[in-house]
This record gives sequence, C-alpha cells and structure tokens, in this order.
Amino acid sequence: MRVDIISIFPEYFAPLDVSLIGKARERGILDVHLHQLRDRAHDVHRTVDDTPYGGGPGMVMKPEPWGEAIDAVLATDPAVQPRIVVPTPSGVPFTQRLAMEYASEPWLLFTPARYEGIDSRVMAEYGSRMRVDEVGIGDYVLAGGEVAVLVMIEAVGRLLPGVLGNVRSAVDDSFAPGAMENLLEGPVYTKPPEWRGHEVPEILLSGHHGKIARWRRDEALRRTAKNRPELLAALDPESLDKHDRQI
Ligand SMILES: N#Cc1c(N)n[nH]c1-c1ccc2c(Cl)cn(Cc3cccnc3)c2c1
Repeated sequence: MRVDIISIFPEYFAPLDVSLIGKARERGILDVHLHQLRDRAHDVHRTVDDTPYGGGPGMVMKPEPWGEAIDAVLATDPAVQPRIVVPTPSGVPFTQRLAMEYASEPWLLFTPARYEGIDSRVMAEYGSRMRVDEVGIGDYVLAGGEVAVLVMIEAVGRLLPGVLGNVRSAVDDSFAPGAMENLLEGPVYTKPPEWRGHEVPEILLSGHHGKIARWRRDEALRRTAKNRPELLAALDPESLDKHDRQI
C-alpha cells in the first residue's frame, strides 16, 4: 500500500518510522511519502491560509497550495487514482469497518489540515473524479488533522497482510467482525502467576480451552456492559447464547 500525506507539519509523522508501521515500511508492505504543503505556496512568506469569506473566527487554508500539492502527488502515477482522506471534525466517524475498507485500497492520500479547514472547493475539485472521504476520529476537539491521520494509518497499517505477526490478534480485536464483534476485550495476564498478592484467575492456568474461552467471553461481556453498554444493546440478540444473557 502506498500512502501520501500532505501537511504543514510533516514532522508530526515521525512516529511512522517506529514499531509496527516502521517495520512494515522497512519490509516494503507500506510505502509512505510526506509532502510539505508550504513548498506549494510561492509568496515570500509561503502563505497557506487566509481569512474566511463571510467572516467568522479563524483562518481557512487556501485552495491553490492544496491544488498544486495534490496534483503533484497524482502526477506521480497518472494511471492510478488514490482514495483521498480528508480529516475533519465534521466528517464521518472513523471505524474499524472503515479501517478494513481502507486496508484494501492500493493508494491513500491523506490531507491533514489546520486552522478551520481547507477551502471546500478543493474537495469539490477532486471529488468529481475520485473518492474523497471526509473523516473524523472521535468526539473531542483536536488542533488539526495530523493526529487523526496517525490514528488512521496505524489502524489501517496493522490490518495489512504480513504486518501483524499473529493473524489471530487482528481477527480477535475489539470491533473486528467475527465471534467477538463489538465486544470489548477482557483482562489479560502473563507470568508471574502471583504479583504483589494478586493472583492470575485460576481458570487461565487450567489448560481447559473451552472453559477459558467461556471465561474470556464472560469477562468481555461484563466489561462491555460496564464501559460501552450501547455496544451490547446494538448486538444481534441471536449472537448471544443463554449463558451470555445471564452475565
Ligand atoms: N476536533 C477534531 C477532530 C476530530 N475529533 N477528528 N478530526 C478532527 C480534526 C480534523 C481536521 C482539523 C482541521 Cl483542518 C482543523 N481542526 C481543528 C478544529 C477543531 C474543531 C473545529 N474546527 C477545527 C481539525 C480537527
């Protein structure tokens, strides 16, 4: 998968050099290209923003630098069109399903902006010829789109074949489709069996895989009911067995 990111803060994406995503890049699974938007602003101050038409607070990012920057990315492979992902507080929610959809795309172009956002004519310009998604992460206020792009690249990158050592861990994720879909993960434990007087639940040392699976599902149901009751309410009743309903 190829990923291009246009930003006035390319240094925000240094975390993409480390850990899981960094290794995926080293192994050629992920090909990330960073672009400095200000390189496409040709006045002496490399201006990328201006006051909003119609008045109001803040500044709006000018269309010309974005147009030139996006055109330059598209020109690197004219035969293919990337899916453009525009982080915005007013976007559709980024979900695990959207992450899975993006993981099947050959090329993503992220346009994390600042200020009050990008002049809307930019999305109109490219939206007429390719997929342009306006996407937000969570219901909280950020200062710009860069962190949203980091979140999305990590969520998408870990789904790419060969990135996660253990295929099971992606399938068993919270929110991943499948047996535990939309249940939060339960507690996890490792050695030592006793730590500061706290013991590992006996069942996990029993070697009885059926009972362990049952215990884990019970704990996932309990944690989901406690922390995200709306996820439990949204579950298909058919997916809950008699035992589940007693939890
Ligand atoms: N906040 C949030 C949020 C979220 N939860 N996901 N993505 C974003 C996001 C994405 C892109 C921008 C751009 Cl450009 C500027 N800001 C700051 C901002 C915040 C509130 C209202 N106006 C502008 C962004 C926020």
